Amino acid sequence: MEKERKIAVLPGDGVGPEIVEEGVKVLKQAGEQFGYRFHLHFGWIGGCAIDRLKQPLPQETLRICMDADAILLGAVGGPRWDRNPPEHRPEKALLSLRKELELFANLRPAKRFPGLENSSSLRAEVLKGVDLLVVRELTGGIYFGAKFTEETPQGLQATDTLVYREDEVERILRRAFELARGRRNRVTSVDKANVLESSRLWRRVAERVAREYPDVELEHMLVDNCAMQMIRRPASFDVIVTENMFGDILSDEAAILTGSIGMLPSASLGGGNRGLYEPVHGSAPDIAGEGVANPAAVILSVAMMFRHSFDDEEAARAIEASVTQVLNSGARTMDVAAVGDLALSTDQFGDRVVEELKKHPREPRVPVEAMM
Ligand SMILES: NC(=O)c1ccc[n+]([C@@H]2O[C@H](COP(=O)([O-])OP(=O)(O)OC[C@H]3O[C@@H](n4cnc5c(N)ncnc54)[C@H](O)[C@@H]3O)[C@@H](O)[C@H]2O)c1
Ligand SMILES: CC(C)[C@H](C(=O)O)[C@@H](O)C(=O)O
Ligand SMILES: [Mg+2]
Repeated sequence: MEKERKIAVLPGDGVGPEIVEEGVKVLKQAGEQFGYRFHLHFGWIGGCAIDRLKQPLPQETLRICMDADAILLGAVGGPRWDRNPPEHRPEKALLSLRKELELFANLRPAKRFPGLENSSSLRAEVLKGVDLLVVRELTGGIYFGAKFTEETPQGLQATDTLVYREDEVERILRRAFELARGRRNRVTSVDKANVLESSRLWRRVAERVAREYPDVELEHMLVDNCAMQMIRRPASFDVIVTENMFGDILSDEAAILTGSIGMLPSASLGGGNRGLYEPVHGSAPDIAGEGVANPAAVILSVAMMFRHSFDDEEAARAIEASVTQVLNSGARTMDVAAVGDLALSTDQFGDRVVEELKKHPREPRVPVEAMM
């Protein structure tokens, strides 16, 4: 019997619509192969929603997201809206969506793909064996603390506050330890405990949670050192868990371990199965409309949707293997192509992934009667 799933699709701004189209192609193909009936509901978000409906996250968009089993998002933002007041910036939509749906755990895996050994600005030997997961706290910290600007006798003064409650730290740490159990049993908790009070709380909570996971090794690392070690010996990391802003910065850095930010997918999860799936990159205004953006990040985000929202590891792996095979064949977009290589366009890359995926038929299941 077909499994029915409602999916909110939010292409957004810049390269968002171009890459999401490829993600949807792959989603539909995987759905057909792995027995799903998808109901796709498209919505406006970000700058395009401001232009049409005067708000970055229209009520109708929030409604279809609340009603969905999973959300697929492209990207929001662009120079056109950069002078808007904070409540009317495209990015506000993303922050509100994460907060409204309580998607506190942001998973950002960075893995070395065979075939892309020479696409990074780092040496291939440094990148050998890289397979790490940044677990970023997504609904707290400096992003969501009180912020204001005020007049002082010396001029304007701006304030952002970084607040973490114990329970917020505990749930993200616990998620990181759980994820490490399915990987190489190592957690690096990244903070700035030599300076920040919130980081000292973070460290205490990490140590307490670690006692419940004696099979998982915990190390603490200061964020400045981590930024350096990540490019010095990236293969030594397994799970990196950290607060909201450190995670934002470290995950863009991790992108370079894969070769391009166009390779980095993400899943934002809360307590249940519903998740928001989006590339780590932004709207890439410098290449928007040219049909050259790498759609791999959004396609790999679709794989994460199967894994985390539909509990379907088989479909997730088939999509990931298809991306790997396309890259292995030498086909790639401009951002990871070697100088002189003929690069594929966004839609050509998506089509190649769909073709590969068709070669991964679902394993025939042994009927229950036949097993008895
Ligand atoms: N999740 C999101 O929606 C999200 C994430 C990050 C930034 N943003 C927004 O995007 C806008 C642009 O931000 P930025 O320029 O700092 O970051 P960006 O990630 O959009 O682009 C950084 C660089 O990476 C390249 N790049 C990004 N995605 C690519 C892809 N798929 N294929 C090939 N190259 C790719 C771009 O061309 C650019 O040179 C800003 O308004 C920012 O707020 C949105
Ligand atoms: C667009 C912006 C609000 C967002 C963030 O900082 O979380 C982006 O950089 C990301 O990494 O998803
Ligand atoms: Mg970011």
